[in-house]
Amino acid sequence: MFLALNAGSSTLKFALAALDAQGTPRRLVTGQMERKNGEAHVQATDAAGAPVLDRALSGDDDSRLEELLGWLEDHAKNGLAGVGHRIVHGGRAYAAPARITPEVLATLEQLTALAPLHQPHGLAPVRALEKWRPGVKQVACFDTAFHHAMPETSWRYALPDDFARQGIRRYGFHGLSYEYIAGCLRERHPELASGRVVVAHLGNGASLCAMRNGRSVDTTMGFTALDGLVMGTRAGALDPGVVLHMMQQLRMDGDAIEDVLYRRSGLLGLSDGLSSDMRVLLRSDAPAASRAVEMFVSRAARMIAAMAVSLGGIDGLVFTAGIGAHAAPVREKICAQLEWMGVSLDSDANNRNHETISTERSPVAVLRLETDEEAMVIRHTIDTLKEAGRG
Ligand SMILES: Nc1ncnc2c1ncn2[C@@H]1O[C@H](COP(=O)(O)OP(=O)(O)O)[C@@H](O)[C@H]1O
Ligand SMILES: CC(=O)OP(=O)(O)O
Ligand SMILES: [Mg+2]
Repeated sequence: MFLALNAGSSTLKFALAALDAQGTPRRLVTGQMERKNGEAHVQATDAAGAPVLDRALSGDDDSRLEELLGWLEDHAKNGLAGVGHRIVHGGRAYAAPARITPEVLATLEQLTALAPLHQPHGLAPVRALEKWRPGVKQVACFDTAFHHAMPETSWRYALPDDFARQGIRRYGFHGLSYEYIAGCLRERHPELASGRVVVAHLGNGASLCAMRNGRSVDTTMGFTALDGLVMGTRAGALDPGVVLHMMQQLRMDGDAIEDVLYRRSGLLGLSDGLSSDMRVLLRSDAPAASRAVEMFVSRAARMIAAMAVSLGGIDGLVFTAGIGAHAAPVREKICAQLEWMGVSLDSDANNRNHETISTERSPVAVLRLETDEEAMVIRHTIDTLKEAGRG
């Protein structure tokens, strides 16, 4: 049995899969734990979609994790052959999944400052499993890896070259999600898979990927997961002069600035502290809630157009992740701002959450796809352990 753990900024998603007689992974359990206002709730379903777990978890982060891992281990009937983790930042060192050793873990811990909302949550289960189940094989699957071969005009910042030599460059994130979507396009929309596609991963963290022939050629997140789109609690693209002003005039220290940029901005800041959750904002009639939604939409539309420039045109636009796959009004508003670019949305198909949501005459095909980062983690974990076994 293989376990995949995906620590996002607002969720911990997990999946258990076993290999069938053909050696294909079959999903047995899929679930997620949501952290909200210091509380955590976990839900999971079996292969048929029936609920197998639905409960609040108490205690601190460590005890919740212990309870969840204990439950997952009980369900992994033949034991855990491997555990794969979505690790958000792989830095310069990793362009492919890696078997976790003490040295790998130490390298990844050094990247914590570059992904404070993710790296600690991603690495906590690695350490916990090492302690409770020493010897269990663990694999790190990186969000940054998919973007590793972007052209220089996409990865380089216009800073003195010394900085690039130190690894200060655009890495990009949500790579496991983009890789999964690239696979879906190959299987279900081959005419788009070889074309110019912008994928909008709109979740609590949000980014875009300009994909040509299934490969990343540009993306909106950067050295960290702060750049680009407006997110749940992150501002996205911001004049760095604002950060200098915070330091020099407002006398804010590094921790205070990190707190504003990562935890208090984005939809939460724009809505005057109402919520970072798009579901809440769409239900609210407070002017600050609609301001937050409008800002989210406007930034996304502008950056989709920018990604289309990196591709020299656009054949397809794909919406995915929590907001992208489930918030029809957000997709509608974004598409309305892109009509000039050849995006023609079928409102009815959009409201019914169909897979193809553009009109038949739309020059740009618009799709809505559920992403599955855990499926990629399981696949990479199996492949990495197989390779390690051969080597
Ligand atoms: N039905 C929905 N309508 C609008 N937004 C939704 C809906 N379902 C989920 N979301 C949004 O998706 C976000 C979570 O996205 P997800 O991709 O799961 O998060 P993470 O970034 O933690 O991986 C929630 O914060 C919420 O804003
Ligand atoms: C990189 C990132 O922001 O991830 P998530 O959307 O899962 O929080
Ligand atoms: Mg996520």
